[in-house]
Amino acid sequence: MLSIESISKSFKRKKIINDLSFTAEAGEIVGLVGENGAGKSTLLNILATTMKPTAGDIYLNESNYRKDIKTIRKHIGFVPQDIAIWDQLTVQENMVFFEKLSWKNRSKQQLQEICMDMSLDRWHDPVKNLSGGMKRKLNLAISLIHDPTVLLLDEPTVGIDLKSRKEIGSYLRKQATENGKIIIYTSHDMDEIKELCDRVITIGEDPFYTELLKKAGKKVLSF
Ligand SMILES: Nc1ncnc2c1ncn2[C@@H]1O[C@H](COP(=O)(O)OP(=O)(O)OP(=O)(O)O)[C@@H](O)[C@H]1O
Repeated sequence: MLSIESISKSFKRKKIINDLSFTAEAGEIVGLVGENGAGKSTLLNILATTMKPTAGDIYLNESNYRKDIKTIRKHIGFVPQDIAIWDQLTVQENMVFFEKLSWKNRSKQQLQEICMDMSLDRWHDPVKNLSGGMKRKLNLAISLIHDPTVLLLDEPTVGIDLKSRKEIGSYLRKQATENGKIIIYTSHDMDEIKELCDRVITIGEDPFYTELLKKAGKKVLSF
């Protein structure tokens, strides 16, 4: 279980996240929604340990984010908004490169299977020849190499066609349901959020998203 306890984050004197608490269980997909600048990426960065909260505590099962950061990092998969892969290398070379950086050993066949699960079949093609959607799939595949417990995704489907979005959606659902992953992800696509997420956290003062999602019958927590 991921347990976020009263976290706040300020940049200089500006408070972006104020006293936010929620828990996410294994197998859950939690959507993170809010207007531009509300603090979604900030929260994901905190959960990914790339940023520290100003106040509050976070636990992943028994591990505390402040005390056990090395353990926590082994269990986090993070896909930031900007695609971070090697353009000149092939899909295979990228997967092998990031496998070497990860703490788990994976065979080439296992790496290829992760890609194939998302219908990313251009194994020998240089990344520069792939479409934007395929690059996003590769970024997601890389985040899964070390089989993380928590998967944090910052707008993973932006700019992706409907078919690929559906493929990614089914893949994420499978990861949650069959492999017990905790998935937290942001999107501005409310249809996708409504379809895919078990619960939604809304951040920001504007009640627009909260009302919209509640009307659609979603369980929503607002901060
Ligand atoms: N390192 C930083 N230093 C100062 N301010 C920051 C920093 N990172 C983010 N901010 C500010 O925090 C606020 C929240 O930014 P954040 O990127 O988390 O929003 P967001 O909800 O993800 O927005 P978007 O939907 O546009 O991606 C913004 O006002 C942003 O300018």
